[in-house]
Amino acid sequence: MLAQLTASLSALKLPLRLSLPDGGSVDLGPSPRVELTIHDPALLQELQAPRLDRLGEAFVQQRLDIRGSVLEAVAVADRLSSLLVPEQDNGDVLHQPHDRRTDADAIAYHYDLSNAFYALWLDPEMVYSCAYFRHPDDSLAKAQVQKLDHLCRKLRLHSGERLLDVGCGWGGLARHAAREYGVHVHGITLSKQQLKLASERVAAQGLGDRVHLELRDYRDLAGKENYDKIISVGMFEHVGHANLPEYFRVLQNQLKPGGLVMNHGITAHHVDGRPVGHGAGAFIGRYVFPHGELPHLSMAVAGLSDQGLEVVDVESLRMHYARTLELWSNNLEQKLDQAAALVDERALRIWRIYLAGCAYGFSRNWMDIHQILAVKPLPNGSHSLPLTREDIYL
Ligand SMILES: C[S@@+](CC[C@H](N)C(=O)[O-])C[C@H]1O[C@@H](n2cnc3c(N)ncnc32)[C@H](O)[C@@H]1O
Repeated sequence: MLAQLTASLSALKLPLRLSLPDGGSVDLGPSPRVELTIHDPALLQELQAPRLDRLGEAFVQQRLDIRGSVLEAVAVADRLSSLLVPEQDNGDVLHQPHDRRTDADAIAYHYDLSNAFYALWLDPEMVYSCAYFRHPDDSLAKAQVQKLDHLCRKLRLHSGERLLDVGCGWGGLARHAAREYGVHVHGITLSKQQLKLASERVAAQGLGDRVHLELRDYRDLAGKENYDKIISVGMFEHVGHANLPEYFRVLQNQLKPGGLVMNHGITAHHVDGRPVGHGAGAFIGRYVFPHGELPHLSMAVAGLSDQGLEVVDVESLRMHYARTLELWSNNLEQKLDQAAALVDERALRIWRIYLAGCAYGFSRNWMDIHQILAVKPLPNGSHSLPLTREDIYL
């Protein structure tokens, strides 16, 4: 079987060396840049029809090791998979129920991993969402500040306004908006670890009178029309298809008439959400973001519109997210020893594959990311947005 397998794989001419359990190795192309060391002989069988989730899982389970760039390893694995496994139409996509308990557990699994670990590879403000590169060689830190400004400017924040930040993470946007735009921010997260560090940073920067962060589910926001502006960044991927109407209802209910809401989030490639990427999404669902679900852009636009919110601007930042993830992945790869002291081997392997895999996935258009700006028109149908977008770029 081995001879047959290596013969068929060699025909693919990939820059890949396979190191085999018997100590031998086989190059699948003239100058291999990536080496996969197979520890488990059973994996050889799977290599005949390699799916990315199975290969990723083998790496997590230490049945496989990677030498060389993880990003390049993902790219080579995808080439292998594309050549050997036809993309499957998995029929109906199953959507999971989302209740408060399930969501809180899913958020704790991902975000409570270790603040110090996230701080290793995120920017200094610990913004955990797509950055905005005005120039291709902008640093991550610069691009994240540019993203925060891009969002604040789209929201036309004015001093004294009340801003709700749904899914505030480590509070980067809340602090920036309060400091630079003079707004009062109410930020909510489900992650205890995020809240702890975010609150410490708010206090350290003397912003306690303008930034209030708390552990709260978006479904438990009380009252109505409390905010002039609402922002949700990288959060609606956790809501689940079944709860999207409720999520958009909460946003519209909390927004004052004439107010603006910005939804910045990852969106699915296909309208019907069927998988792309040879199992990559299954890996993310199993190991990285349990209960995460990507809606298509059209669902987000429909959900906002159904609530009477008028969509006024949509921008794709797909290539920005490919770059952001590449920089996150590079940062982590350069600090593996420090990371290993902060999280266990399994988590480190998961996060390595996830960051590199998502960088690759965005570059390949497996998913997109959209900033959607909507207004809640006044009762007479008007609003006070400028006629053009020029003010955003002044
Ligand atoms: C990818 S992080 C983005 C954090 C932040 N907006 C940023 O850009 O850095 C997603 C955030 O959504 C929050 N979140 C997810 N589900 C939530 C829910 N049901 N209610 C409130 N926050 C939630 C998480 O706790 C986390 O803070």
